[in-house]
Amino acid sequence: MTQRIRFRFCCLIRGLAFPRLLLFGVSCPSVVCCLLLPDLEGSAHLLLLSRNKSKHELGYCETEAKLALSLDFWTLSSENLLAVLPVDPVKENYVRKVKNCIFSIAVPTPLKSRVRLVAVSKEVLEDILDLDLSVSETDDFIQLVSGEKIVSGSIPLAHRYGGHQFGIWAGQLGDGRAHLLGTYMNRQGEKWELQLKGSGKTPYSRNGDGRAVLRSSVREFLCSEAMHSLRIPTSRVASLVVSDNEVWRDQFYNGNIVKERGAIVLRVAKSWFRIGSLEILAHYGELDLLRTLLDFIIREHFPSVEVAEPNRYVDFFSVVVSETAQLIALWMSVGFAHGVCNTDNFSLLSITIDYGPFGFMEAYNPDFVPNTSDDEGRYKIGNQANIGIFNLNKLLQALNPILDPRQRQLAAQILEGYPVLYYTRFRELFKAKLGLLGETKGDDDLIAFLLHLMEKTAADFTMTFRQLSEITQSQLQELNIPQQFWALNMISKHKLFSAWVSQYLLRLKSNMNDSDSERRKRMTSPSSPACSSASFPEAFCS
Ligand SMILES: Nc1ncnc2c1ncn2[C@@H]1O[C@H](COP(=O)(O)OP(=O)(O)OP(=O)(O)O)[C@@H](O)[C@H]1O
Repeated sequence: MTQRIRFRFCCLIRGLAFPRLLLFGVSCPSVVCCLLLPDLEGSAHLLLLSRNKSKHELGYCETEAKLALSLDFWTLSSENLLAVLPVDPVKENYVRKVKNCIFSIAVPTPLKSRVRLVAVSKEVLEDILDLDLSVSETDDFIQLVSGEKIVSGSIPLAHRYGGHQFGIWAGQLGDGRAHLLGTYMNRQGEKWELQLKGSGKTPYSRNGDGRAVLRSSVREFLCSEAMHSLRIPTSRVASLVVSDNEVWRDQFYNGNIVKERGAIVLRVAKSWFRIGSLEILAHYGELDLLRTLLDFIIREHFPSVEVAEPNRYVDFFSVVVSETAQLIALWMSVGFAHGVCNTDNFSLLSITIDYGPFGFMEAYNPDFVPNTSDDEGRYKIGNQANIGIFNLNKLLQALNPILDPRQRQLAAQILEGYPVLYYTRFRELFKAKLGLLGETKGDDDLIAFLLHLMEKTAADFTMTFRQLSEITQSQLQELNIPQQFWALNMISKHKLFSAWVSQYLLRLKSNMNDSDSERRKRMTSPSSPACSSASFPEAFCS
């Protein structure tokens, strides 16, 4: 019998500072967070929310007022997607080139051997899916999240997309190990798309086995929940199950294939469409379908874009350019390197998706490459903003066939504005990390100077800013850095540190009516990117 214990995530997202996490007695290297603080209180959480108007159109939970206590009246809908977006007429599940559609119907291949729940996100269950945490202890739930149970209203789909991988057109990719179960509209009227990852082969599996292993699934679970808590737009993970199903992997890419255990995460996002979703349609000249998909995405997810407007695709592009710039600046503000910024991993909604070989930078190093197979460092952390332009340019190329010459020119000009958008947000975020208020001419220099010193001294990225929030101005003035501020001590070894401190103190003086405690409060408030230990969501591990 498994004894279930709920844990509260108490994570310091300091990259890989916590190298091991014990889950289920399983040792998982290289995770980004640690679990602490057992919380054995009851799980009675009620949400009193209004009944949803369009509950019959989309998935819904029939129980009034309370969170659902079982999956009996909890349904999904695939109808909103399938009513508009065409499906592959071939129904058999074999690997093939697929044309003229957005989805293929593909039923998950469930994990069968001793499936058990590893972790669930209480927040995702309760706040997004209207499910009481106790539901995760039911057999129905385990069956749902391991691909066994198809709830009413769900028609599992694999999405057809393409993409540029490492700068080169890779042709058809698609959901090779993911199944879109359907849309759930929660009681707050939000629509969320539920997807299993690791749930078996689809027509897009190419040479893959359709599976995911525990190690990478733990990373996806922890990092997406951590990113959400850092207030960075991201897909979320509801649950993680593991099994004794054997999955063979070359863990270190050295030809040594070892047996691992198959796992499945249940992920949720407002949408899973990517740049590659549009690229494949443009590449094969499926332009009517390109318009159909774009109109659908605009109607569903871009409220600021008027779908009847002739310039809507340019307006759409403008939003994606701006949001992508914001997202990458946010990544940089917490030292996050995605690792595989291919166009098929860049969401059209500019949320972080596909947690593969990501990493959090420890010592500040713009050349930090978390992906060991990225030999040339294409996706090094310092290159992410440039890759943003590359990917947006590929998006523009996909849109070009349906734009007139004037619109093309307009869209190209919008893309030219990307660096300014990016640097504006970057400056804003790093100013917040330094506790600066208002705007002065030298702010860029102050930030760049500090980053230069950090690079030269290999100072810890997160802790330098954290310790700057904790040290007083008079300690800085006297260059009296207490021993416990180890990151600042490292950086203080640089001969130009005192020059930077003088500039910083002068700049802090322009913060009217500010004090050390006010500055600290600001720099460590959950909305500040300096605050890497914002309160983390609750989850439990069994
Ligand atoms: N084990 C596998 N079996 C089948 N297809 C796979 C497997 N691993 C990756 N793929 C496919 O290879 C392509 C690129 O993989 P990538 O790692 O970027 O995606 P992913 O992590 O599987 O999915 P996502 O981007 O949705 O998180 C995708 O089309 C993906 O579905």
